[in-house]
Amino acid sequence: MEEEDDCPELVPIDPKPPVSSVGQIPVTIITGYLGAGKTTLLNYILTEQHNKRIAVILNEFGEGSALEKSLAVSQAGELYEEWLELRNGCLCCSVKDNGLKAIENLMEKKGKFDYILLETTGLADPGAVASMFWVDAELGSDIYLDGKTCITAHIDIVLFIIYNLLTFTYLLTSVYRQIALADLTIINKTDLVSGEDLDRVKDTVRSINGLVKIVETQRSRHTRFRTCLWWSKLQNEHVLYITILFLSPQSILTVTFEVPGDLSEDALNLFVQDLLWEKLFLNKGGQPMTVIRLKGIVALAGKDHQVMLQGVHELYELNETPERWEENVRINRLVFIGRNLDKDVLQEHFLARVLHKLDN
Ligand SMILES: Nc1nc2c(ncn2[C@@H]2O[C@H](COP(=O)(O)OP(=O)(O)OP(=O)(O)O)[C@@H](O)[C@H]2O)c(=O)[nH]1
Ligand SMILES: [Zn+2]
Repeated sequence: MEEEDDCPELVPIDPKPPVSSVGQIPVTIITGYLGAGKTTLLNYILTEQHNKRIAVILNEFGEGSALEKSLAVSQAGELYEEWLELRNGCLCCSVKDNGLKAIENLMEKKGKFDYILLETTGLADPGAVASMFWVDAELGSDIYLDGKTCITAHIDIVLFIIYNLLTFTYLLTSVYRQIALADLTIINKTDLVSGEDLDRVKDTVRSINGLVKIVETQRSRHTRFRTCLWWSKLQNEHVLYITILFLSPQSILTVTFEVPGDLSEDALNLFVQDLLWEKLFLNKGGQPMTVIRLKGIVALAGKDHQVMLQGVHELYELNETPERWEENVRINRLVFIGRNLDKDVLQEHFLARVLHKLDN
């Protein structure tokens, strides 16, 4: 006998497919601050064996979205069926129409899906995104998604602790809102903190949302995520909150650029450390640039494979991906999200320091 909370392996509990008719597609909205581990979760779910057709929707933020999307794609290879982009600054207005149109189009082309996973930008208000699926049900569209929406809030435990020590910034406000609206809170990156800190974070989460389920994860992995049945269980219990407030990510900017050529690994490390740790780079107004999220695909000298660069606040990592570079097409692509960013200055430093070294 299976325990109530344990997801059975890949055998359906019910002889009927869990989702059959149009208008019954469960949606899981994945929220969480920049870099909390949302994409890691998507990749985990999509690479695990399951018999479900899953549509993945990214709701990206800022001008970097096309590039960010391609970074995520190259991470997961051909696993994703198709990409939809709900690109706009203000989620509260147009996302509703665009988003549903996009899903309708996708279903016309590809047939039905069993599940929809929607990764929101780390700065989104989940309520606004959820209302996109909710309001349409009332309007009776062809493919209304019937409000079985599950919201997860991902917590980057390290940032959570840091922000809790600081005064109540709007960043923390948006994290609190995500928790308040969530059905499930995933406390991720537990490898980076002590058990005491973890307990404190759990207490805080419970004080914000007494009903929320909490799981602790490393690399967003949990046996319960192995099959999508987990999600359908949650969806039945879900109470949907609607809000049309969008917390503006005021001064946060996205800067992206592409540079062909090979990089020296040492020089790249120094560049990233000066940027993230030392905050040595100033914008034209003399203010230090603060990067809160860094993503990139880079070509390191001597390596055939693409290397992924990922940074969240002061932590960063370089990981070789399974993807090989095509011959003569080694192009470094970088995305910086943060405050006081200046593209020209960043690119100049990058070109001068990281590429230059190889010419010696
Ligand atoms: N140490 C540690 N690092 C993790 C863990 N989970 C994810 N990361 C790292 O955190 C970084 C961000 O992970 P992503 O999954 O891209 O985060 P995200 O929430 O999708 O980020 P955005 O889409 O930019 O908001 C990557 O470098 C991951 O490898 C974890 O449990 N422990
Ligand atoms: Zn992501």
